[in-house]
Amino acid sequence: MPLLSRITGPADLRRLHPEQLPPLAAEIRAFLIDNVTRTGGHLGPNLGVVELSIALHRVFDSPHDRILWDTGHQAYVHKLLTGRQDFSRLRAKDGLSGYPSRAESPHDLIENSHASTALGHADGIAKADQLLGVDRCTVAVIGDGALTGGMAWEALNNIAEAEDRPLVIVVNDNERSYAPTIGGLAHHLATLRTTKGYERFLAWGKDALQRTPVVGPPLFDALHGAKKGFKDAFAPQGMFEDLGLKYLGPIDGHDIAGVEQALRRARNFGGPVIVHCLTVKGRGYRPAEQDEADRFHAVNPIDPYTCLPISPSAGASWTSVFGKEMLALGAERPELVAVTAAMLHPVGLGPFAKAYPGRTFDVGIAEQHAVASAAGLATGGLHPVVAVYATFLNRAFDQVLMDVALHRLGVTFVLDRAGVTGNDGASHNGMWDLSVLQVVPGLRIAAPRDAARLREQLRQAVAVEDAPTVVRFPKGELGPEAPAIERIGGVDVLARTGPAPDVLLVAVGPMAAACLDAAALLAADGITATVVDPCWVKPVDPALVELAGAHRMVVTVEDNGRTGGVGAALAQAMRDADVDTPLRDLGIPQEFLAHASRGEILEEIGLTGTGVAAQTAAHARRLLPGTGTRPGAQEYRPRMPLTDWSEPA
Ligand SMILES: Cc1ncc(C[n+]2csc(CCOP(=O)(O)OP(=O)(O)O)c2C)c(N)n1
Ligand SMILES: CC(=O)[C@@H](O)[C@H](O)COP(=O)(O)O
Ligand SMILES: [Mg+2]
Repeated sequence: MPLLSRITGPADLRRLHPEQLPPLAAEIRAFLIDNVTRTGGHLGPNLGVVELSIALHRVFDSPHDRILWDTGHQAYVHKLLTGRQDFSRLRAKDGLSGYPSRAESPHDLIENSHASTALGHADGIAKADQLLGVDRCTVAVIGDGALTGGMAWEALNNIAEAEDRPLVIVVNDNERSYAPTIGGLAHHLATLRTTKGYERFLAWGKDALQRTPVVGPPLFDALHGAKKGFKDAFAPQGMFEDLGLKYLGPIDGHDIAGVEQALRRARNFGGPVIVHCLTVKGRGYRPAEQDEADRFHAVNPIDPYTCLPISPSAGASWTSVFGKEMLALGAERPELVAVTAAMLHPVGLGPFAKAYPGRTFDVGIAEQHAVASAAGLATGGLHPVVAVYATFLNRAFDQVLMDVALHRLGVTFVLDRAGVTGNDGASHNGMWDLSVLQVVPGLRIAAPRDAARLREQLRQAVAVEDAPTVVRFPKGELGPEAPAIERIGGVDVLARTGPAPDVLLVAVGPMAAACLDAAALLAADGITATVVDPCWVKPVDPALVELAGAHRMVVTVEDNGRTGGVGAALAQAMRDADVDTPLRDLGIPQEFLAHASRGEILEEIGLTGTGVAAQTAAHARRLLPGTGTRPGAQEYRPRMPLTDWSEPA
């Protein structure tokens, strides 16, 4: 009788006998490999926390005790043990989220996938429980990678303050973020790891002494009391214990009994305790264990035996085009350097790093430091390119504003995963940057529509030495090239569907494809349009304002939240120039979007050809009487060939 299917919650798990736990762990591993290779997801991280998750839910009484997962990508086992075993639609529309989700379960508390925040939450929850007199334990599980984030240390500084406030911090140390974790902390954890022999020696000593009649036990107690000094002789515990945190470990994170024993000691300690668990990312699945790049950190659907992709990607990705152009620029511009926040390969800097290792800086999961350090690199005469996922730049906004822009420093930010990302849920959509960065004086933003423009705009960006520049593009594969038929100022005209078009369709970045499709649909509906790509969306190009004044209606379309985005910026520029053409802005609704594929979400929010056409036609019928009257003309037709429609038929 399989054990996993009998687990409907932690109580069932606690009823199992210890000897049933290894077979349960084996079942869970098989489940993860079978399901996550089919759906895609964070296979490596979750294979590494099977035993740890079992021990956590046997020692602590979730959801009364709170178990928090930092970043949350490693919470699949936690979900399996808390009543959620249908992984058939993991990270897919209407399926299980790939992260903890309050809507799914009372066992889940932190939904955001942004690293290094769990200790902060834990500090607050523990304070609340103490103030409200609630007797329970707060446990935060944080990876060695997430521990390189500054917020984790801000929290530790506060947690260490209250020696009487129970809080258990489990460090899940698998020596990896994606790549091996960097920095002094990683070295310190490595030092602690090498004291494994110390723990074994201690265990042997305890056993031997307690079997020694009369003198044994008191001698052990004396030694144990002196353990701090004794242990320090073997391995510097300094950092954690000097902070005032009790340190337990290092513990073999795959030894359920050992982890349970350490967690029980930590739970009964009554103050802040760190339990340092050593785990292996990808444990139990050889292809993951042997994956040098990132231990199968996040996999697309693959064959579990061959590890080949189930549906190989057809075309080049935005990321790969950036990576190649960055490599070429590295040869041309010796002062160009690259900065990553623990995501060297995911952001495409692998080729540059291979060619120029001395000019590539991985700062750990530390985006604020990445930007402040980039400011220093620029001050020192270099031109840094900081490559991060768009959503993760949010936490470094003040550094962009005050450390870079205020000093008029030439730093280029390359924001990958800009716009709707989809399957990673609300906290991963890069829907903020075109709004948040609008307020930064002097900062310039480019949104390329295809590979050619990405190369061109990246080159333009790194040529700017007196202001921050941003190049932002979405996740996944590139669409077809969309050449301009004309350039007015810095604005590319992509198509005109009539001699005196009614509508100016302003396409931001990859929305060009949807706008070209929409223009064709609108033309069939009797609404003519000029489709333009501003290329650089901040500052607003005066030519765009002029073009707006030459049309009867303006519609902007952006893969960003509508609030404070490009549409809002153009409307303000038009007001400032007394251009009163009515403007309507299409974009991502200012909401946290549930996980689904990028395509499904863009369809839902109307950022497709048919969606843009329907919304534009509806606005035109209200604002431009007598247009768009033919019913049924909205049905979708394939993208029209790019021809200059302004030529007389
Ligand atoms: C602020 C932020 N930056 C980057 C990421 C991308 N990211 C997701 S998981 C991960 C590595 C996490 O390493 P670790 O905490 O050690 O967990 P592990 O995967 O090893 O279990 C990174 C960099 C993120 N989620 N949040
Ligand atoms: C948890 C996390 O933040 C990353 O692992 C992220 O899920 C990766 O996203 P991509 O798959 O888009 O690289
Ligand atoms: Mg790790």
